[in-house]
This record gives sequence, structure tokens and C-alpha cells, in this order.
Amino acid sequence: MDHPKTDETLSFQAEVSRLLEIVAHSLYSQKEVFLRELISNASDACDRLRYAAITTPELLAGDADYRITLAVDREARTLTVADNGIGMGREDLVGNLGTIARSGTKAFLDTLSGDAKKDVGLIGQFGVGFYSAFMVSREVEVFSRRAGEEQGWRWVSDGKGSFTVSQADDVARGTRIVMHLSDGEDEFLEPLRLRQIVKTHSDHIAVPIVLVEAEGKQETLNRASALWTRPKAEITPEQYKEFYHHAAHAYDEPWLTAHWKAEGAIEYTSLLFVPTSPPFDLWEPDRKHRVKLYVRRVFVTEAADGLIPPYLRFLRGVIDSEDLPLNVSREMLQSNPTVTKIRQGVTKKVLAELNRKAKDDPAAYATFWTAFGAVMKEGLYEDREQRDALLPLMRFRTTKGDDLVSLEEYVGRMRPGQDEIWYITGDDAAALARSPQLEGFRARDIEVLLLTDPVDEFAVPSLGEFEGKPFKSATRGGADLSKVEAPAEAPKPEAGGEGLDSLIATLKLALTGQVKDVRVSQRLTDSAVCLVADEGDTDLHLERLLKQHRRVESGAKRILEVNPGHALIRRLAERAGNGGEGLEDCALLLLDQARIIEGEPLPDPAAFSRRLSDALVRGLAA
Ligand SMILES: Nc1ncnc2c1ncn2[C@@H]1O[C@H](COP(=O)(O)OP(=O)(O)OP(=O)(O)O)[C@@H](O)[C@H]1O
Repeated sequence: MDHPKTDETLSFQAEVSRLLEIVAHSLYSQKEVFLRELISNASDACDRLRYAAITTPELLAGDADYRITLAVDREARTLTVADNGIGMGREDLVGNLGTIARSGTKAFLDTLSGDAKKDVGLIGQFGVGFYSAFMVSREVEVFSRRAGEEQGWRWVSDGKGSFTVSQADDVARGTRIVMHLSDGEDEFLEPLRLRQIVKTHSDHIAVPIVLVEAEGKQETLNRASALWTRPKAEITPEQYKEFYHHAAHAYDEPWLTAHWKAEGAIEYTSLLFVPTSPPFDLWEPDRKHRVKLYVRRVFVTEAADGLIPPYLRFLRGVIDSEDLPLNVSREMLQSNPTVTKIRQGVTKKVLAELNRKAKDDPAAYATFWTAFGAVMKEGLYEDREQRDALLPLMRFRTTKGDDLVSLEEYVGRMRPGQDEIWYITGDDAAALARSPQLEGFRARDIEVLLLTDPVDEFAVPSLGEFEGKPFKSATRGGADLSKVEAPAEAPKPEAGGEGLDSLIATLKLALTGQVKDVRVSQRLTDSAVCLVADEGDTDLHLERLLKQHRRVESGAKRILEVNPGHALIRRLAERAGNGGEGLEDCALLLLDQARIIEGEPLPDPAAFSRRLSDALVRGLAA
């Protein structure tokens, strides 16, 4: 019997109300997924109790026979999904079924366009967990009692802004969800239909899903064994996919499925997936993975520290260990030697699988790389042990076309005389490809890697070399391109005209304190000037990044390179040779011009503008 005095009606969190409005008006063609979601939650609840009971067996109160039951009442037009898992107390009900905890659901709300038709389509891609019950129900009642507690609770809502929680008697341990179906949803009262939905979406669930029919007849609808323990040959791609959806709370296709059993000194089974699209939490600062750890079929924890290296945090799925003690505390996992061995084994295997896929299907690998390459690169400096396995997996945009290029390909087509792997870093590949610093490389047909992920700044220099070829930044001084054979049609580098030495000396003097040096450039063919970093100094783009994050206040002084073949430099050299009157302003203009091309702010834009106007006036008067 209910206790009316404890009734409390509470409002849904604003986001939940918004979500429910979309869910209720959804004409989503696959409404049946609500059952998958409720069964998935029920299975998680059984998993959680199984783990809690290892240290606190009293929680079971003698009932360790986990199951999920489905029951229909045709007269009342209700469908009930019940489990004897961990259950929820009053606070859990209010917290879990009144707010949105899932990052996936939050992301769903952020993606909404406001166009009802499109938004409803998105539900299928995201899944909305418990709230999907309102796709088919005019009212949902949840009866729940937490394992180890006496008091049961009833939560009820029509999904329109508020819900009511009250005490309830005679509630069995676990959770019972009673859906009062909306008009037109009678198909979900049909055993045949329920059987088919469970087979399609929930066959992989390890707990028995039992359909209780009116006459008390009971029928288990699923195989009820953990999917990863079954032989691979017996598992269909559909079952793998459904399992991925359940384990990852993701709704895209798995891009890669890797299922294997490791035997020997350490025994474990892994069923791991690489998603097709990046998970929402991929760039969260905690860099946590979401792989679930089981010990001999008992779920222990998600995201165990040390189980998966952070640069593979996009992996989803389960690892089931035969060796860890069942009562291993979650806190102790990180330093556990078995966990370390599993991590090493899993990393090796996953990298090998990726390598195989990269070879077998380069186009598919390119989509993977676009989604997760930036994460994988973190491994280059975090996991030195795997460096040799990681390097062949790297892909880069380059100045030669739109295809992603491996280091092997790059080295294979290096120009005669070229010893270095050249790269340039920045925010945007197209803008980088137009950088003046690359003009000389283009003229000599030297390929340059265009690195646009922030991680590149740290990852690539840490590589040192690949196949004996050192990595070198194209925006640093000392780029000696003269030893690289130029194609026949390439313009010959201009010998400095008369007065070039005087010009360099004049520029150095005029720019004292503003640049580290002024040099004749080998890399410019079209532009008059550019800035480069000195050999040991921070690269230009990295310094800008560090400044943005206030990690450095003022940077190292740059080197100004001048193009001796450019008409402007030739004229200035002539003038320098003839005494060099009035070259000071020109020197400052050249430096500001180089800063502008580089995307660097001008220290004194007003002075720049004045000098430019003066130069134009003089030019027009001439
Ligand atoms: N049958 C159940 N038994 C116990 N707790 C449940 C049950 N169903 C839902 N819950 C609780 O309600 C929360 C919200 O459920 P919902 O389906 O909205 O999200 P979810 O699928 O659990 O997402 P996530 O697991 O990512 O937190 C769950 O995390 C769980 O704590």
C-alpha cells in the first residue's frame, strides 16, 4: 500500500523535459528499441549487485538467481520489465530518473536542430536510455527496492514535466517498470513481437530474459550466456553490433571488432570495438577509456585505471580476466601486475589489428585515422615501448595531394639528395600548404608533412627519426635544400645581386633587438620575406599555441629570411649598395609583412600603417 503522506511531486530537470517532449512526439520508426534500453539497464543492475555481493553477500538475501522478466497484461494494456538487480532507493530514483547523467544523452540534446523531423531521427543514433519508455507509454511506473534496504518506492510520471515519488510496500528487490502503453502501441503486448525484439536486440545479454505469459508459462528468450564466452563462429555480426551498443552506450556501427582469448601465463578474453564515430567524451581532460572489466564473468568496473592506455581510449567493449581476484578493489587495479600484463597484451593485439586493417583496406583506415589519429599520436611520446608498432600506423596530410600518407610512403618518394622528413605545423592544412616557407620545397618538389593536430607539436619532434631520416621543421633556420636535386624545370635560385651584403647588414642594423638574424633565404621563391625559428628555438606555431595558453609570455626572437630573387629585395639591394638612404622604414615594413604572412600580431599596427602609406605616397609620386 502506498503512503500518501510521503508523496512528493518533483519537476524534471529542464533538459529531461525537453528530451521527453521529443521522445513523446517521436514517430521514430524503431520504437522497439525502448525494450533494448530497459533490458540493458536491468542487466547492468544485475551486474552491479553481483559485484557488490562479493563483499556483502547479505545483499542477496538468498536470491542469487539473476533474471529479467517481461510480463504483459492485455486488459490493463501494460508491459512490465522487471529485474532482481541492485534496485534504487528514493534518492537514486530522483537522481537517476529525473536528471540526465549520460554524456551521450547530453550530446543528443546539444545536437538538436529544432526541426522535429530531423531531431527524432537522431534518437536512433544516440539512444536515450530509460526515457525511451515514453516513446510507447502514456504513463510509466517504476517500483524499486535497493538491495539491502527494507523500504520500496514507487516513481510515476506521464512524462510531462514532473514525476511523483512515494513509499511503496511489498516491492521485490530490484526494479519493476510498468509501462501503460499509449494508444496504437498494442504490438508490444504480443509475445511473438516481444520474442522477436529480444532476439534481435538483446540476445547477447548474459542474464536470462524470461517472458512470463498469462497462464504462468515461462519462456527464456535469449541465450543467456556472456557473448564474449561464446565461440566466434557462433556469433553473428548483428549480435556483435548489438553487444557493442549495450556495452558502449553508442549507436553507430563498430568500425572494428576484435574478439580473442589470450591463454598462457595470463588468461583473459577480450571483445573490443573501435567505434566509427568519435565518442562524445574523447576529448575530456580525464582521458578515460570505457572498456568494462569483468573477472570470471562478474562485472567489476568500467574505465579501470591502467587497463587501456589513454591513447587507445576510444576502445569500447569488455575484458574478462581469469586471473584477477574477484575482490580486487577498484583502487588497487592500476598497480596490479596482472592488469599491467593485460594492458600490454591488449595494446599489442589492437595495434596489430589496426595494422592489418591499414594494409587490407587503406580507404577504411583513412576514416579511422581521421576520427582517432590525433588520439593515437599521443602514444608516440607516452608509450615508447610501442613506438615501432605505432609509427607504421601514422598517417599525414602532405603538400602532395589530399590522400593521407604513411611515413613509409613518404620516405619511399623522397627526392634524390633529400635526407630529412620535412614538416610544418599550424592550424589549417590548406593555409599551411601556402606558407612562404614552403616555396623552396615546392620548387624542388620536396614533400612536406602538414601537421594540424595540436598534439603534433609534441609528438613529432619526440620521434627523432624514421628509418634513419630525421624529422625537421620547415619553419626553422638551417633548412639546407641545396643538396636536394631540383627538377629540371625548377627556377634556379637567384644569386644575390650587387649590394645584397650591404642590404643584409643594413637590415640587421635597423632591426636590432627585433630579430635574431637576417639571412638570405634558400626556401623562398615567390615571397619577398619570411620568418623562421632558429635551430634550437621553439617553432613558430608552437610558440603561438603556448602564448594562447599563457604558457610563455614573450617568445624567442626570429630570423628574417629575404628572397634575393624578389624584385623588391633586388631594388633594396641596389639602394643599399648606393649608400642606403631611408632603408630603415623599409626594414620595418619587411619585418611586419613577414609577421602578417605568419599570422602573428603586429606590435605596432599604427606605425605599420603610417609607414605603408608613406611608402605608397612615395611610390605614386615617383
Ligand atoms: N533497472 C534499473 N535498476 C537499477 N538502476 C537503474 C535501472 N534503470 C536505470 N537505472 C539507473 O538510472 C540511471 C539512468 O538510466 P538511463 O537509462 O537514463 O541511463 P544509462 O543507460 O544507465 O546510462 P549510463 O549507464 O551511461 O549512466 C542508470 O545509470 C541507473 O543508475
